Amino acid sequence: MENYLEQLNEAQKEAVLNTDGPSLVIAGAGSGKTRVLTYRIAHLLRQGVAPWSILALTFTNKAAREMKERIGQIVGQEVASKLWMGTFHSVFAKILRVEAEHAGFPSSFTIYDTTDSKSLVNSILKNMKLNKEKAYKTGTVLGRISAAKNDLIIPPVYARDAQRTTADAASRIPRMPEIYQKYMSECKKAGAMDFDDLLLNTNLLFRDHPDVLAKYQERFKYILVDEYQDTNFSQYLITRKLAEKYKNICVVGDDAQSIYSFRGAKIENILNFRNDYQGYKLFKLEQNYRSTRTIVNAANSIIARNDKQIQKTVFSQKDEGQKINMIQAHSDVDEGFIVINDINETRLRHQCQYKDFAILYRTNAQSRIFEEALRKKNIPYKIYGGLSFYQRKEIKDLLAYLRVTINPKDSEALKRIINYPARGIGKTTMEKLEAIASQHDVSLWEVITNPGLPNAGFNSGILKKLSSFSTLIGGFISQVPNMSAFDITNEIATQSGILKELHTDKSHESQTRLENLEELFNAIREFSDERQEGGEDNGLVDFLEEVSLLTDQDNDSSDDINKVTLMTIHAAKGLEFKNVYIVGVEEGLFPSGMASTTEPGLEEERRLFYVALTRAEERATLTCSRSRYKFGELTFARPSRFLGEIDQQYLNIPEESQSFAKPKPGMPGMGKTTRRKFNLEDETPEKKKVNFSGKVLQNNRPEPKFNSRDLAAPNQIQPGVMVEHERFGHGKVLHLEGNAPNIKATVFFKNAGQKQLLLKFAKLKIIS
Ligand SMILES: Nc1ncnc2c1ncn2[C@@H]1O[C@H](COP(=O)(O)OP(=O)(O)OP(=O)(O)O)[C@@H](O)[C@H]1O
Ligand SMILES: [Mg+2]
Repeated sequence: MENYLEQLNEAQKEAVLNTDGPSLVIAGAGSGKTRVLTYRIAHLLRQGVAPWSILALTFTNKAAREMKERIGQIVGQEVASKLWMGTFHSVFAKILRVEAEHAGFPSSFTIYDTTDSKSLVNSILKNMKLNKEKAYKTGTVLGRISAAKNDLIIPPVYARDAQRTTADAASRIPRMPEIYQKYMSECKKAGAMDFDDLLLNTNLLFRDHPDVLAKYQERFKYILVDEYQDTNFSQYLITRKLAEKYKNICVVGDDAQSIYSFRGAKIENILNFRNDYQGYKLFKLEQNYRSTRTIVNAANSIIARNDKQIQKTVFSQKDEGQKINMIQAHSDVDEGFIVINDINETRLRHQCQYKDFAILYRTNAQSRIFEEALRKKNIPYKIYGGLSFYQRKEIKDLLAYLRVTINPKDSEALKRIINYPARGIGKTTMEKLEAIASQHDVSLWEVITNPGLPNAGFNSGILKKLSSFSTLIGGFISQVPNMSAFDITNEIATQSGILKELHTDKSHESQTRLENLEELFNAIREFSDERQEGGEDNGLVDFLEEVSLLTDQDNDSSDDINKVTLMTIHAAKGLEFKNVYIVGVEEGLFPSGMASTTEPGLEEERRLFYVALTRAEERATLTCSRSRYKFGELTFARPSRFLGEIDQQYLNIPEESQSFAKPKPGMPGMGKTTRRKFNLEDETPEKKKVNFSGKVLQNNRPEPKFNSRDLAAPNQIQPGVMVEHERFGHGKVLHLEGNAPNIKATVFFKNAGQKQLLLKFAKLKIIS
């Protein structure tokens, strides 16, 4: 039996063993917070606690999966699979389905994603004739609604909340209370909840139904929360209510990594915890097991500049490691190629795999240039966030059919498909239908299926089209109970005409769309087979729920694939990679232009930088460019102030770009008194002209230390020769490619398998 306690240091062990009562673990990046949470759950299970009485809340679905997997290795997968574990949204969506009748929603309620929410706001604005008013922007309106929900302010309260109405008046959007009210009632009519509603309605459910709350308080004897610093008020309150009875709540977090305040996250929740649970135990973890000393110290030096923080120590006992490389490219396209070349070189030099690399950026828009460079070099990569698989048009279309079949009142889904494939139900008809729906306060589906529809002024042609649409959907609805999720999807794709439409169009694009649909079929088949083996229903509702709640970190393809990772820094939270490239480290981009105008904004950007840097285990590289295209225009960029804020002793600044952050000789390290603001005027015009190529950089790197006499001359290495490698041991050279000095050898090692090595770095000795 695995002795998991041996895999913890003393401080971690203490946090794992003290299972009862409230616990707060506040510790820096990479210190094993997630590990403590994982092992604590395993320990509880080993002590005989029932898995269904443990509730564990993670930041992403992927984190939950990985945690479950690891716990399963310790206590068995069967037991681990019964844990209540997932993101706040996914766990409470499940509870809301069970308690739907109390919450006033159908148990098959739809979850509106951001696109649905935006589209709903747009139609409300249009209806209120506010869509032409500049101040009423969809994003702003949605942001206010979301903020209100996360603070548990419902529409009638919103209208009375002086602070909010004053703020709305100042932004020239005084009709917000009305919009919010309409948004809520439209969602209710459609039997739909948006992401924030899942939390809000859980809170309302617990507030209004003490018996329901008592049931879950009794069920969840142990509650654990990862990434606690990024919970919002609504989430905080849910955990507080649930933990009220047993008070076995353990939260882990790092205030220095709080990066979601724009979504309502509140660092104050950590402080609240101290007040809410008198006699709570505080555990501090100080040793970082993830990164080299250089990376940990550099990260500490930058976060020390934030005024608002809980003091803590983070140290690493790993190797010092190499300095953090800084690269300044001439243009954004250049930056792409420099990074990709560096990845290739590092991969060969340090025997890494593609999956050991991550490119992290501040904004999704930056990914394109790196994607192009990776494609040109034939390097496999996976990209998270942005337009994911489930956001593609053809996928959303078919999913919308499924949504309408499960919940025909889902008006956003219905609008999407009522005229796709085209069936002659045009814009004017839709506007009329929406007006009727709004007048009678019902959903679109209820209008279409209402026997009184013929009196609504539509001509007979339109009436026929609407009736055949409702018959089509009605047919699907009646088939759901008797069919597997896969069969019903297949039926829909065929009967609706989607497949025919794509088959008829012979374009390459249609071909790709068909392939994507095939992929969706596979995903549904896998999901429903698993469910039906367990004797459950066809799982369509759960499948749709899972898809709606995917986070930016939940990639569609499986994880073990050997690919370079591209993601935003926000999505990289909690993850780790051997090699990390933080790109676009420029003023106006990182820190972002908006954020850097206020102190709290700037502090959040700095925390974001801390998160980015602490993802790296062995090597971190920071890049920026002298110019960049923004909205189609060439703009000049200056290196970020963050480059100047890092303690310079941890940086490797190539001579040509000393202008970034000229450290003065003999300058002491970090500390507030020695804090040196990066001087943006340092750059001279001559230096601006220097074009940086990967080659120059390579010259600036310290050469690997070895004694040349130990090595075989590359020209003695031939196919068939037996060689010895420092780490891989004995192997046989299979073949060589490329020209000196970049000859690559493919070697088969007895113990390590086949490897490709660049001879100039591989330090091979000939042994026969
Ligand atoms: N006692 C230990 N011995 C060996 N490795 C450890 C130990 N504790 C943690 N680690 C390893 O260190 C790395 C960081 O741990 P973990 O991800 O749990 O840290 P964290 O505090 O959750 O980090 P973050 O703040 O980034 O979320 C992981 O690879 C983990 O397996
Ligand atoms: Mg973690």
